[in-house]
Amino acid sequence: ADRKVIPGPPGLPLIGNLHQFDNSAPHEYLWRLSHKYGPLISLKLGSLPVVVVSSARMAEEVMKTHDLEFCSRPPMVGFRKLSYDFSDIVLAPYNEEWREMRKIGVSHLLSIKRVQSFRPIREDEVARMIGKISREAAERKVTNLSDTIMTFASTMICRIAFGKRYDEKDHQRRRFNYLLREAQAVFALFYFSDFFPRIGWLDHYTGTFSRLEKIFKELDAFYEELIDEHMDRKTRPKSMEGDIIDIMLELRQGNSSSSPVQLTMDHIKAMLMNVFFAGTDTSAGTITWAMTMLMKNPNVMQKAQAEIREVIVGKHEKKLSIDEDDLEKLPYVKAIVKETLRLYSPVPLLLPRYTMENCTIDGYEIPRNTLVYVNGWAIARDPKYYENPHEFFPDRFLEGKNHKIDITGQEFELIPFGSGRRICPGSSMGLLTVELTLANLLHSFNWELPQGMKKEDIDTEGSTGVSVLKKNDLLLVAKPHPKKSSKKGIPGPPGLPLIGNLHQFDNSAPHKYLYQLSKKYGPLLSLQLGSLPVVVVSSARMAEEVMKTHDLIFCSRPPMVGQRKLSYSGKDIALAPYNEEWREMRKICVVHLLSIKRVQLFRHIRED
Ligand code: HEM
Repeated sequence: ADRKVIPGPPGLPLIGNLHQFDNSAPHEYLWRLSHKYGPLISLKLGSLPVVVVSSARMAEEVMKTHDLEFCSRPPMVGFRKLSYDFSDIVLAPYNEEWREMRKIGVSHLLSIKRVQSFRPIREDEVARMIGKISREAAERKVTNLSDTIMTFASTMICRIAFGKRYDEKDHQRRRFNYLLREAQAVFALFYFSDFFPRIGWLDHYTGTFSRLEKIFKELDAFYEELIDEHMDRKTRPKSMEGDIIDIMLELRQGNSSSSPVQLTMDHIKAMLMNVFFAGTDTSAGTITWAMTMLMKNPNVMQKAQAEIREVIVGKHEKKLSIDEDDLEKLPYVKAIVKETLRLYSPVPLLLPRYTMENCTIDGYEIPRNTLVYVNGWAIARDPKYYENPHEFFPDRFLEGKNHKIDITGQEFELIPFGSGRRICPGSSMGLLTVELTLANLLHSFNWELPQGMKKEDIDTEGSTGVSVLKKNDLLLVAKPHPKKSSKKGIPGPPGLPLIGNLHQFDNSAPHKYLYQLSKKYGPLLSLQLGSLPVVVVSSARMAEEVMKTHDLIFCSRPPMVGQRKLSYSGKDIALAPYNEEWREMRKICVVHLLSIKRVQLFRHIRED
């Protein structure tokens, strides 16, 4: 009888607080509300009751003490459609089917063993990304790091999920990107059915339902093609062995009639949807936020690079990249990732929970079928737990009062992966990806801002939607870091014994032939013409290296026999090697034969 009413802003009849709700950054809006109404707030969005949790203690009540009552998901129409009527893990309500799918996810798709089996894919994709940035750096191009990291993450997820590697220009890749973006937009649309079920029919007229239906059909066709290709075990490529579709198909075949849930194609498609949406933006977003904060905090960047370059590479002269075994030796890099997830979690409101029963926490009654947001973002900036909570200071996780805080969902002051029965099952895969990528970005390059930009100019505006990524692209200039063992073999086409590449050399238009080669091997490539080593330079930056920085080393001419003969044993300017005699001849030429005065003297000849 003494039940207290949960405080919250007063709303209007029928629409409740819907008109006040700030959708551009709801985590910040709800954080401000919590300053006024406390750590447990109630709202009404249309006819949907909503409770917002904004303190670690309340989060613990919801996700630990009363986890079972709070561990469902709200039955939103968009969720239902794209999850094949809740055949998935992320969006399905709490029931037996979900428990079965979650078990498959945890023990077959995201187990430690499975995550390890994808290690070569992660390391290969990181290496390719570093290679791509190196090429841009060689051409002194500005790197769009947001784009580069997103491409990396989605390429990796495609390989893990369905064993295909889409090139950047592949039309299937463009299709995949479009599907991902459009589905995300459709998830975030406003559906009357969710907030005003009685007038839900309006969704047929506003265009939202037809947009939902359209993307559903397109996604379905995409999944279907992929599954079909996997079904034909004779023709499918080897890269598909052990990917997510492969595992799911195997589990489906092994279904015994006694298992509580019979796996269908819908389950497989719903699982694919989860992996695409839960695995891409989260990891990519975290890496980009981390780089953003490091650019704004150069001292932190330097400290991290020192850790990587001295601790790891110092001991192994030959080490050109950081692999997953090295990560354990990089506590500062790990602290940076934690600090990034604290301030810029890619899912600041976690995923909505939904109550299955009436329940009471802290004397407040929360009715059945209430949507519950846990504002992880607000909790992680609570001055009660963190000194200078808005400051980016990774050291706080290495010493001082926060140093023991873990992100595995046990300590509620930092829950970027959630907690309880619904905790993120992909956290170890996500963390590995983020740490590996970040360590290699810091190891391989020194990072600078584009000309004219100061670190204060980098903004931290977030995108709108379920996942909050950096809205404006992060544009940086990469400077290759000279590695200790920098004597890399110069890339080039393989040749034959004795003749080398002589037989391949196209003498009719060598500049075009070498240009083609440079597209494959980069701006510095090596050839062997018989026993003569040849290096070809095809970028302005490399040209500057050769003709300016190292001009003195590179300024001789090759001693070819024909040239020697016709130049009277190198007594000329054009063909002579670099030596004192040549310098004298060159001086005569510059001062006496081709000086401005002399060129003027020949003017009447030219005009005549
Ligand atoms: C930095 C990377 C990631 C972050 C920050 C993150 C965060 C989260 C959060 C906050 C939740 C909701 C937890 C809750 O409701 O209590 C979640 C759920 C989930 N995540 Fe992640 N995640 C990440 C990466 C991944 C990856 C790589 C995968 C798999 C490919 C994944 C798969 C899932 C799934 C399947 C769920 C739904 C769990 C359920 O409802 O039972 N996540 N994630």
